[in-house]
Amino acid sequence: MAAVSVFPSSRELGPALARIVTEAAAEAAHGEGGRFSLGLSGGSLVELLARELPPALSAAPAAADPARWLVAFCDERLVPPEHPESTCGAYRAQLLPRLPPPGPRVLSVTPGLGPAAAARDYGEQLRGAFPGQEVPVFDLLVLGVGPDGHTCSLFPGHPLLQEQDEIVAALKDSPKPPAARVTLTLPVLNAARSVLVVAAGASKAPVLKRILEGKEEPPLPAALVRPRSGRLRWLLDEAAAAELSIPTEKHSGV
Ligand SMILES: O=C1O[C@H](COP(=O)(O)O)[C@@H](O)[C@H](O)[C@H]1O
Repeated sequence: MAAVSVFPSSRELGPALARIVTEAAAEAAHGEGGRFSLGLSGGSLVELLARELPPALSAAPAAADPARWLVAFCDERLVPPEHPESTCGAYRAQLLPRLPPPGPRVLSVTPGLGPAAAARDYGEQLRGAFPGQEVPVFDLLVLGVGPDGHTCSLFPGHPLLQEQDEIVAALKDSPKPPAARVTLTLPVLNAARSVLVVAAGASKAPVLKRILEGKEEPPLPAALVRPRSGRLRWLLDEAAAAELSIPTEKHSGV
């Protein structure tokens, strides 16, 4: 069963998330190659990470230096980078300038391509960044979850949930706008060394009960995230966790 940590609000959840990221970065720095590969989702996570990661880094050991990081995005909406819905654009505006220079190496979806070409190109970038790995093994993926149970751009009932061959897939029919997107596939999510799923707010409470306690068939997309490493942790605020009856780890603060 996944570990579920519950914080009073995102004021306490945010620093805990940032601390987990910096600790994972420092740990990876001692591993082979010294690189920390981090996959980031978009949506509400951008603001949370932009607020919490820079101060956490200033208190972190030198080994957590973002210059050692490879950052990629777990999904992307196919809009121009300056569009408010662009995940990469949001991170470039809100988080990346606040990291100590020179900052991480960032892989992003090439703007201006159609969905299939964008997915192919992004898949090639990832393969180049993870040489010798059939499926890229990220040190850490930070995922969000929507009120419908989607994670990345993997939506309930969508055929992409069956994708086993591609590491990045395209969709033109996302039920949540914008419709055209690319997303990491489940084989990549489940190959990661460690996965965090972050959810805050009362709008997520009903779906979290379904994901974490329901035995739904077919499972919702976020319930299909089961990394083979076994290192899966959910970080929730109390509002999001309000309907859960499984045991959770309660945190009062940082
Ligand atoms: O559309 C998306 O939604 C999910 C969840 O977003 P949130 O704002 O409810 O946290 C996000 O993780 C994903 O990256 C994004 O493209």
